[in-house]
Amino acid sequence: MATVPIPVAILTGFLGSGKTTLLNFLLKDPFLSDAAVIINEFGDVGIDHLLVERADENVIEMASGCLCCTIRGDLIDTIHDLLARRGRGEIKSFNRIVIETTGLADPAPVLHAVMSEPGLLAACRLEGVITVVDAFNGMATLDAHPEAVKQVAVADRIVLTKVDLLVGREGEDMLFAIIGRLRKLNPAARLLTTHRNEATAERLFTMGLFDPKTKTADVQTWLAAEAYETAEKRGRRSRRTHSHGHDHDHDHGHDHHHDVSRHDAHIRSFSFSEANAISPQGLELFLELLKSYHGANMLRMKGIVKVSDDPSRPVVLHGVQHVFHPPVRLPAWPDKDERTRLVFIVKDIEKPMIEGLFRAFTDQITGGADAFTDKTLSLNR
Ligand SMILES: Nc1nc2c(ncn2[C@@H]2O[C@H](COP(=O)(O)OP(=O)(O)OP(=O)(O)O)[C@@H](O)[C@H]2O)c(=O)[nH]1
Repeated sequence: MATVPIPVAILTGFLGSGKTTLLNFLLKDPFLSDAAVIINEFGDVGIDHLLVERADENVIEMASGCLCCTIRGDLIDTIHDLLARRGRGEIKSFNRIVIETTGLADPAPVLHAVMSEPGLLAACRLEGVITVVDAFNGMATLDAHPEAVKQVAVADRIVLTKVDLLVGREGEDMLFAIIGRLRKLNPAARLLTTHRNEATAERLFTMGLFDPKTKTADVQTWLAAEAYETAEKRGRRSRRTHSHGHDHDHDHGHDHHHDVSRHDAHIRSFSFSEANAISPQGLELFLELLKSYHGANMLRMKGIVKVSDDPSRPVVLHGVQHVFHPPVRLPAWPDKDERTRLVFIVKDIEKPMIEGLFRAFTDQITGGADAFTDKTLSLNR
C-alpha cells in the first residue's frame, strides 16, 4: 500500500524571537489539530553556557491532544520513533510534523536530517521552513549573529513578532527597516506578522510544492521566481546608484543601506530560466558540481527543470547547502511556462558562475541515463 509522505515543517528563529508563543497560538488552530510537534530546546536558562551543558537534552513533545512524552535521542531517532509508534497505533495518528528548533541552531542540519536520511525519505517530505523574527530586536540580532541571517535566508515563511512594541514614528521606521532587510535577504519568502493574528496556521503551513486544496503542484507560488527577479533588478539599480556617488538605496524610502550588516552583504538571491532541456547526466553532473564546489554557500536552491529524456514531465529540485531532496518528477508542467526555472539564495557566489555552469550542460542532449527513475522520483506522488 502506497503511503502518503508526511509533511515536515521546521519552525526556527533566534532565541527569544517568539517561536514558542507562536507555536502555542498555532496549535489552537484546528488546521494543526493532527500535528505532532518536536520541540528541540534547551530550556529557559541563560544563553551562553546552555548549548554546551545541555546539548544532549532533547525534549520531544506531542502537543496535539492529550499526549505528552519525553524521548531522548537525536532528531532522526525521534522521528523514526514517532512514525513507528504511530504505525503501531500507540499514539494519536498525525498528518504533519512540526519541529521547533533551538534559537541558536543553524537550521541546515535539521533540514538535512529530513531531506536526506534514507530511512525517513519514504515516510516524510520537507514541507518548508518558517522563520520567526523579532521585529523589535531583529536588526541587532541579524547584525550580531550569522545564524540568524541564515535562518532568514532558508525560510519559506517569515513571521515578524513583537510588532506591537514598535510604536510611533520611530517604531514605524524600525518596522520598515526590518521588513526591507528581510526582503533583501530572502525576497521570495512570504512575510506575515503575528499582529492581529495575521500569521495563521493555514497561511504558514501551505508552503510546500503541492497545493493541498487542489492537490496539484503549485510551482509558481513555491518557486516565487518573480520575487527573485525583482530583487535582482533592485540590486542592480542600487549598485548603479552607488557607483554614481550616492550613499543610499532608496527602496520605498526605507531601505537604507547603513542598516545592512557585513553578514547580509555576502548573501544574494537570483534566478534564471532556460528554454533548452538538459540531459539527465548533465543535470546529475551539474548538481554534483554545485554541491562539491558551492555546497556550503548554497543556502537554498529550488527549481523546476526540463530534462531531455522526458521534456513534458519536469523534475523538481530542492536543495539546502550540499543536501538535495531526491528529485521529484511531476506528471506535467504545472503552468504554461515550460522552461527550466532555478532560484538561489547563496553566500558569496556570483550568479554568472552558477548560470554559466548550468548552461554549459543544456546543449548536451545525450539521453539514456536512468538517473531519475520513477523509483527515485516517486516521493511526492
Ligand atoms: N510584546 C510581545 N511579546 C512577545 C511576542 N511574542 C513573544 N513575546 C514574548 O517574547 C518572549 C520570548 O518568547 P518565546 O515564545 O519564549 O520565544 P522563543 O523563540 O520560543 O524563545 P527560546 O525558546 O528561548 O528561543 C516571551 O516573554 C514572550 O511573551 C509579541 O508578539 N509581542
